Amino acid sequence: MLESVMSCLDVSSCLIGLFILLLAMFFRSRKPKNLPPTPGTALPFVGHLYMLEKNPRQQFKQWAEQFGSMFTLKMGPNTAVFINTLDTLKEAFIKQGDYFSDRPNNLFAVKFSQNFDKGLVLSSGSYWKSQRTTSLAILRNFGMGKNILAEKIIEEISFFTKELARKNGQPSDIRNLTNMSISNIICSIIFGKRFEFGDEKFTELVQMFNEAVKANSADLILNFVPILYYLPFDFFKGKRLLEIIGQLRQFDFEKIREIKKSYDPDNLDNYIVAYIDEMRKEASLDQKSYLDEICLARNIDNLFIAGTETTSTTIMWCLLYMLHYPEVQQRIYKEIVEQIGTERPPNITDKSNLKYLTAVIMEVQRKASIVPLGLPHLCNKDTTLAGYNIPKGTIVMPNLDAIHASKEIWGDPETFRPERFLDDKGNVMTREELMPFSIGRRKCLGESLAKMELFLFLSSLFQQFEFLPASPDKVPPLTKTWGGVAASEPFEIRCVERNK
Ligand code: HEM
Repeated sequence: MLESVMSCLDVSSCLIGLFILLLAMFFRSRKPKNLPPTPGTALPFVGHLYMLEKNPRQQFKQWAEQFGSMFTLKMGPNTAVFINTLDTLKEAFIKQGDYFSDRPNNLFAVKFSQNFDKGLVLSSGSYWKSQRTTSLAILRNFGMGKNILAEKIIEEISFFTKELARKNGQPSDIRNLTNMSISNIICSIIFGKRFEFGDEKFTELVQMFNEAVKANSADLILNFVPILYYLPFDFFKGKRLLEIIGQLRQFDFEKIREIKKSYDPDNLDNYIVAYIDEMRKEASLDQKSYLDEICLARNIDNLFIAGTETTSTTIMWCLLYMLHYPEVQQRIYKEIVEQIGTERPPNITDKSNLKYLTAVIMEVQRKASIVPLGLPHLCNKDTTLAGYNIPKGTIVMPNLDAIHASKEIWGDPETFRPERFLDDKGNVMTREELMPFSIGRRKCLGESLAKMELFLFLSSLFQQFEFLPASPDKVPPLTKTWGGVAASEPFEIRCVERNK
């Protein structure tokens, strides 16, 4: 009996195997010619997804070394090309910017949630251009990259450092607090006010954004195999993601309604009223406008999501690196004492004098490479890149991580060495190969805000505190988690006030 079952199983396994092989051959024969190389055979339905490790970061770097400028992966039904070198990335995102500046429109959340592709981050074409130009103009008016905003950031830092001081040097995980403080900067811009750290509504909002970032990360399997959404329960977290999107949308519309009531064209002191003002101006021009309240709501989410987790994760990485390199932390403090002293908080004009700190931040951004694959772009026209064909509809991933870890570029990429960003006179050297904000038309909209936040937060933190591991003989590891934004593992830290 057992034998006959076994032989039946053998026959059926052979048939299934044969079927998969035939399908694989069929799909192979349909593969467009002269695509960048692939690391193995793509199976029907899943493509190369079966090859990916749970945290594929190392794999992506290894394939970059193996294949050079580009490699291709079939992600479910989508063809994705990964760009691994600076030259090819410049050719795509800058020289051929017309063809490589759209976003894919078949991501899970875009397909399953109405208007999800209307905001800054996921829109394409005229919609996107309009959101980007308007938002940049508003943020610049509020002083992005200028002193007015720096004052707001410095004020926020004073609340943040007071909270840190209250921990009395005891071990604590300060990730959430850091996240809330950075969120508060975005709150000041979008709503024109900050929230108290204990505010219930604010805590809930920040948690929702964090959850949305995690749930919608780059490796969300539903992006590639959306049919899995229909399985019972919520194994792939798609239902929860749509629920959060709904809650955020409700929150955004409530805020828009509330702020609209106090609209005063002579006092445009937050992003929402400034956008509404722009919307009204465009409406009066009798021409097609891409500004509307749906886009505004999406932009609010986008600015929160893109602008909070990224900056606070970078700050956390910097603190973690300092636990590993106390001599670097000491040198930063010495520079601060020499250039600013300890009596006044650092301001943005101090940046040109805190050269070593600036180099440390750059080295942390290179090593941590917190957005390892940037955001996905879409190729909107058949074209060629570095000698390969790139068909219209291909997803294009900038493998920023591979560039940041390239031996050819950095010589000793594994070593944490801030000096690589200083010349022999100690001046900061910007290097185009460092691109945590990506490049081209879709490069990070908040780059100058983020740089300002990183400098002001970190210089103030190192001026006021010494950061020590929770236990001297156990420094938390530099392990990188996988996701759209790659954080460290959670860790505790002691923030010891220097001049108590
Ligand atoms: C250290 C902090 C940050 C890092 C490392 C970072 C990195 C990035 C990267 C890699 C992209 C994708 C670019 C591309 O598609 O090629 C991006 C896009 C974006 N970032 Fe940032 N970002 C940071 C902070 C911020 C802040 C503070 C804001 C808020 C103002 C922001 C807003 C955006 C927006 C709106 C986009 C989408 C731009 C578009 O699609 O046109 N980011 N960011």
